[in-house]
Amino acid sequence: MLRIEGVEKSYKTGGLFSKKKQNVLTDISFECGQGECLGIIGESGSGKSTLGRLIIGIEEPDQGTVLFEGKRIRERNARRGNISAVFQDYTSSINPFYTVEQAMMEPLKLQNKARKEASGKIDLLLRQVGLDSSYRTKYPHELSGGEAQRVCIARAVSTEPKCILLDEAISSLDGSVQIQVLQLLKRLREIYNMGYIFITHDIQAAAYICDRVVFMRQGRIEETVNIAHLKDVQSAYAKKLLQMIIT
Ligand SMILES: Nc1ncnc2c1ncn2[C@@H]1O[C@H](COP(=O)(O)OP(=O)(O)OP(=O)(O)O)[C@@H](O)[C@H]1O
Repeated sequence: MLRIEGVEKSYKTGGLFSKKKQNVLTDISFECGQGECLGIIGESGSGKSTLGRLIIGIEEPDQGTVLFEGKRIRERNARRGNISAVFQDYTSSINPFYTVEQAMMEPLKLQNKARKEASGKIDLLLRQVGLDSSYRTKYPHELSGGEAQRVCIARAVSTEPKCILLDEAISSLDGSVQIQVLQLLKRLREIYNMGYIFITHDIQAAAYICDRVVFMRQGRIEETVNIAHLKDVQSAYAKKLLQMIIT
């Protein structure tokens, strides 16, 4: 479904006229199959979010390609309706002047759904994320963090994409709410048969939801492992991250 080939990315550092560059991603290649949940794990600054932005096509790699079902993800028709995203900061993900209904209507309108059909779908999606239809008229500031993130997830699912990028999507939530949202994501994946790219620094959350994980360190892939073999990781870096949860 998703193929990343030889991706490199650097950013300018040191001001407008500086020629200095910082390499953020180096020689990144991997695939994510249809319906697979692939975790991307690494310490802060290892390039996870940069890779996420390249995967959803909002930034372009300096070198290499990001292909979604064989098409370059930067082409609008490759990504429209096929890939959506949920970010850590749910407070700024929803327009503060929009009700939940208006926020959820946006992607459905882009798919040219008739109003009545879209309205029925919003009720169904809210139910599927554990919220009732009374939430339709609420504004973001009237929602708890967990509720707001559920709305963001419902909106991401609404176009029935083949893949959702979740970038630290549970990191800002309280422990017990994190577990509820992880359970919700698992359930939705079964209903809609979607793939997830699950970016996190939380190896426990990744172990709960992912089929495979990619360990990233300083912009490079250190190791990729099936979740069933997580305890058999080879690299010192992956062992160190695992050790942190064991202790
Ligand atoms: N738009 C940008 N311009 C310049 N430098 C950037 C930009 N985006 C990211 N970087 C740099 O790239 C490096 C990787 O950042 P990135 O946010 O991808 O890491 P991360 O693994 O997601 O970190 P965290 O877990 O803290 O979010 C950092 O050193 C960051 O300062």
